[in-house]
Amino acid sequence: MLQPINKNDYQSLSSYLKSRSQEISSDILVTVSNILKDVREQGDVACKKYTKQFDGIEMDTWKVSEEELDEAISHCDPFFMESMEKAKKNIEYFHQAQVAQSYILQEEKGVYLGQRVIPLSSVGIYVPGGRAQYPSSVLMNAIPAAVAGVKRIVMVTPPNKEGKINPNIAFAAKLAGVTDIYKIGGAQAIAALAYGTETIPSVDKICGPGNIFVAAAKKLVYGKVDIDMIAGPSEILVVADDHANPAYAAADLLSQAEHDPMASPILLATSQTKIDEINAELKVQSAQLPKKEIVEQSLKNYGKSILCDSISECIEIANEIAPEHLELMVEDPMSYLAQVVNAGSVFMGYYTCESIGDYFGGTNHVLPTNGTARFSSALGVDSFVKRSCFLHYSKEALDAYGQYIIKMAQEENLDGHANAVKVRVQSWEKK
Ligand SMILES: NC(=O)c1ccc[n+]([C@@H]2O[C@H](COP(=O)([O-])OP(=O)(O)OC[C@H]3O[C@@H](n4cnc5c(N)ncnc54)[C@H](O)[C@@H]3O)[C@@H](O)[C@H]2O)c1
Ligand SMILES: N[C@H](CO)Cc1c[nH]c[nH+]1
Ligand SMILES: [Zn+2]
Repeated sequence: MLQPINKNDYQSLSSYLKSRSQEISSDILVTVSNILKDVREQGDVACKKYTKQFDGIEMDTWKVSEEELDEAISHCDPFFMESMEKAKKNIEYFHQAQVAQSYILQEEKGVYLGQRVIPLSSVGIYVPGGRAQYPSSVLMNAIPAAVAGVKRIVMVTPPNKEGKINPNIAFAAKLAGVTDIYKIGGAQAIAALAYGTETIPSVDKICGPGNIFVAAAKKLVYGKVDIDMIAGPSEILVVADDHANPAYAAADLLSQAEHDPMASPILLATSQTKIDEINAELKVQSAQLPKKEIVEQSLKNYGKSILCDSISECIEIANEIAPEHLELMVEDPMSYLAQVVNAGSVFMGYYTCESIGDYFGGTNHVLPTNGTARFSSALGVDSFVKRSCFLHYSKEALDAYGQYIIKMAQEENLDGHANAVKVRVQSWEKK
């Protein structure tokens, strides 16, 4: 059952949720710093040592060859492959609309200025190797990178016990346009991507979720390379009106609860009867799920319900919580969308379960968690480009505006700056 929270107490709820982010202990930071240092200094030798130590496997080479890739893919279920191909089309279609244009502004006196949008040269995608292996996440990371125009998309993933790659991950990588695959995991993989080794190339940005060692390594290499985010446990907030089907609402809350014992399923509704009906459904449906232990932990620790006076009030509270996923299970969801300002991704109406977005609809499932939707956005094409500005002044323009630049530089006591203008103007005046 979802623990009821008084609507006036939702602020304590939002700080409670924000505090779920993984605490990285100083012990882990020390362990990971040592791994990073070793890989930076010893390259492949250190990668080999740590793969033996943590994955229990002796690896001679990390790179997955074309033959190995095709062999792994030959084990995939054809209907899974067809589903992934259809999902790829939707994800590509959505992300193509995000492509930002370079621009140039042409002014008088030979002035022009503008901004170019340039893809990153190379990115690395970490794909976890434990029980939770998500080929859908390979699509969500690699497709926006490919749409942005990134030339080199490097994927790293831990080898399994036979030193092989998971077939579904292999297929997702090939489908999404990953250019290089290396079977290496943990902090050593992040170090290899950040610093490069004899066989693994360094990249400009590292994306993708992983365990606490991976998260700590990403934090520590940030600055040497860019990173996407440190993703927290999954969150879903369902706003249900009086017509919402309780079975649908419960199923959607459970769909995210099954990710993690720390996942947070939250329900906001305008009728106590609806909350009671959804709680009854949660009980029935959760008992039938294979991951019922995880689901029960998530419901017990983080499952909450709040009774509100109106849908607008539900949305006000949802904005305070800033959930990763927000479902508007209401009539005419479009009329409420503008009120939503803090949510990673919004799922509209009675039939749009969040799973559609996790796999197929086209929107990205790599989303801000722990309240960070207040200031950050889903992974997208923007995450894989940088912007570079340019400016041109003619002789005529410098003649006209140089005096202002000189004055501003002098007020900052930066005569060198002023001088760069003066030497030009004076040289013309002498002639
Ligand atoms: N947010 C998402 O979308 C999403 C998706 C999938 C997985 N996840 C998360 O990713 C994580 C996956 O974790 P995982 O462990 O299964 O796979 P992982 O690939 O993140 O980590 C496995 C690697 O950790 C290293 N390692 C293991 N024990 C170590 C130790 N004692 N010291 C140093 N390194 C060690 C090993 O080298 C191994 O290759 C989970 O926390 C899961 O919740 C999140
Ligand atoms: N809902 C997850 C992000 O919170 C992403 C995912 C992958 N597969 C299924 N779901
Ligand atoms: Zn999910």
